[in-house]
Amino acid sequence: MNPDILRERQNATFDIEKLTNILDGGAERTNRRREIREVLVLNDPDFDYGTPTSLPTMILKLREYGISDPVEINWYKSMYWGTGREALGLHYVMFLPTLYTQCDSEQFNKWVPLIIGTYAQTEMGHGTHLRGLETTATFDPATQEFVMHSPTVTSIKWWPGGRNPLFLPLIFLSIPLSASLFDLFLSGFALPTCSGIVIGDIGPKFGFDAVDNGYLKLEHVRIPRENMLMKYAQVKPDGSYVKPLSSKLTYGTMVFIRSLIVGNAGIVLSQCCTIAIRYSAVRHQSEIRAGEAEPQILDYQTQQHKLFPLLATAYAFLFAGQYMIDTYNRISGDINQGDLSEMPELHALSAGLKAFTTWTANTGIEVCRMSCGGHGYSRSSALPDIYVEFTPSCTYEGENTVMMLQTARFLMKSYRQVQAGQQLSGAVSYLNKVHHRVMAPQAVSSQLDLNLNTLVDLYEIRAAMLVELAAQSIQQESARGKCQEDSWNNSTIDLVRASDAHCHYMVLKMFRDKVDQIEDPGVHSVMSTLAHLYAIHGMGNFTGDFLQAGVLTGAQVPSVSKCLKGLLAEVRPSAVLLVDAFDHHDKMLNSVLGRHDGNVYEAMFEWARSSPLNRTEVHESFHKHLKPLQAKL
Ligand SMILES: CCCCCCCC/C=C\CCCCCCCCCCC/C=C/C(=O)SCCNC(=O)CCNC(=O)[C@H](O)C(C)(C)COP(=O)(O)OP(=O)(O)OC[C@H]1O[C@@H](n2cnc3c(N)ncnc32)[C@H](O)[C@@H]1OP(=O)(O)O
Ligand SMILES: Cc1cc2nc3c(=O)[nH]c(=O)nc-3n(C[C@H](O)[C@H](O)[C@H](O)COP(=O)(O)OP(=O)(O)OC[C@H]3O[C@@H](n4cnc5c(N)ncnc54)[C@H](O)[C@@H]3O)c2cc1C
Repeated sequence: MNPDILRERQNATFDIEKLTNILDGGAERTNRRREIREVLVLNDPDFDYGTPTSLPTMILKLREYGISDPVEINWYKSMYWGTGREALGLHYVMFLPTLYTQCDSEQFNKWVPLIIGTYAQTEMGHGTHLRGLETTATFDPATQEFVMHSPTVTSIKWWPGGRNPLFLPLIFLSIPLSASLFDLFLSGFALPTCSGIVIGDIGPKFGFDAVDNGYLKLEHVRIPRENMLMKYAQVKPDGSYVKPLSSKLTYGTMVFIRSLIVGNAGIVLSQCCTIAIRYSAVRHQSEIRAGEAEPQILDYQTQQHKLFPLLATAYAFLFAGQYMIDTYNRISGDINQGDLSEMPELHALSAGLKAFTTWTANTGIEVCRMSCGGHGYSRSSALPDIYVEFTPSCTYEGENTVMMLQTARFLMKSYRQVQAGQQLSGAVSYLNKVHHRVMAPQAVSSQLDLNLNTLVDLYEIRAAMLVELAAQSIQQESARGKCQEDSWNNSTIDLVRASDAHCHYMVLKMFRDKVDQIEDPGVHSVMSTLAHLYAIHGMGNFTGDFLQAGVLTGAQVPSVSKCLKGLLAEVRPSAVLLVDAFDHHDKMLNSVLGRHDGNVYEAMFEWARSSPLNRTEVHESFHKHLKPLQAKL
């Protein structure tokens, strides 16, 4: 083991295993995750790590081991495929969940055990604006069939992932059967028997290469009436239409995935922090004091400023992910019982946190990569591949700006309810105080009150202020004679800023609540330090907001930076131990820089030597192209 890494792991001030248990949701979950990883994957003789041929093996293994819990499916898949996506990802996270949530019982029993499929909603002309989808579904009572058709080039289904060219069970959305309603259809197209179907691949992408994203053009293709997923809405044999309780129930799978993406952003950021911080502990470069040995780059304050706030953010997002999926499970359970009362709040929370966490993690991955210098640009680090695989999460499952505006819609509605004298509950209850809060500057003292509860309050006031400013912008636009839609559009910068601040407050609040639950003194102490770092770092980034909200004075601004520097120094001794607690296996990280043993240089040389370009002393291209050319010169 590298001596630097060894030294970093001495004198731990907290129990790493206990922190790993907290991240997993308990010791039992840690044990089960490791059992799946060590026994069911790594020690399985059939396991040929991540090669394409192993996809069928993975499916059969999941069935053989009886792994059906969504999170356990993800544990198994993550170990099997490492940090990359794989061809069946969409089947597990979109196709199956849609069948689980949108099929009636007869359809569920008929289809769920049997098929692998994709989710074809987006069209070439519309991904965001679902009410603009053009694919038609026309019911023919004479044959009890729907006629599916792509009337325009822009209606061609575009992007469905995992578009298996041989057999194409897919779920797709078509234009409304009645006022703004969408319906899901499951259509098992076996190509040789179905004319009128044109499918293909949409071509090379920025990444996401393990997933074959395709296109689908339908020319008056007929499918049985029974293929419409009928849990919430039905078309009867006589063609009559039974409306769902809410037209938004059809959007349920997207809400599910957005809820998963929040925790996934934390996982991906934790992977990158593991790589960058372990590497920074073994990389020596330049000098701090002339004549002395080159220091670990982790001892440079700028390196700590790059990485430690991201480390705190990774923990924050992992805890936010736990809260999000718990909230999703609770509210979706109520929805299943017919209680839709919290569906708007679930939508607003999942949409906003999905955008907030993916935007932040996306930037953070690049910071981690660049903090590793040239070796961060090498594929051996895994960081370029992680970035390329993660960055579309800012676009898919709801483009982030649009998602933030959906949250803003909920915030504006809530603000208006407060103005009308209503008492709010839930995540927006802080708006009840928006008119009564004394926004006067805090105590004149130039010292910041570092109590975590106080910091949460400051973020709450900042969010409330920005919600009010956005609402006032809309009111001012209306007062200038703009229609409601133009008043909204002319305020969307403020609206996104308000949603971002709302999500930032929510994430810090979740972090604080999680820290409050931690009983072990050592773990509580180090997590409290990270939560403070997360809050203070945000105050440094958005100082203007806190000044404008009157919760920070000009005299206190220098202490924000001073406090930040102190917290960076406080985290330094525990940095490697804090990434060890994420418990990412070397095989899954697949990173020379992030190895648990820190033996980076030896592994990097071996990695380079294994390149196909190094199979021969002289590359065949010399003999094939250069040597003949030299002979002519
Ligand atoms: C069960 C077994 C399964 C195993 C599962 C394994 C799980 C493994 C665990 C972890 C894995 C983690 C992996 C995570 C990463 C996954 C990556 C997967 C790859 C994904 C590949 C990409 C796929 C896609 O992109 S699919 C297509 C996605 N497309 C979209 O998201 C479209 C975005 N657009 C929209 O959603 C809508 O158009 C809209 C919301 C923007 C606007 O809708 P619209 O009808 O126009 O509504 P609007 O007029 O704006 O508002 C009217 C009112 O409706 C309310 N509302 C809107 N949406 C919702 C909703 N969803 N719910 C509730 N209410 C909603 C809105 O607020 C308005 O209300 P108001 O009161 O009038 O204000
Ligand atoms: C890797 C990847 C995999 C995908 N897999 C699938 C899949 O399996 N199945 C599937 O159905 N789809 C899939 N998609 C498609 C994805 O869901 C859409 O790309 C996404 O919903 C965004 O829609 P769009 O592409 O139409 O972008 P647009 O909505 O056209 O966005 C373009 C710009 O317009 C802006 N904009 C749009 N509307 C508004 C508004 N109301 N207010 C302000 N700004 C706005 C956006 O902010 C953005 O800046 C995938 C996409 C990617 C990248």
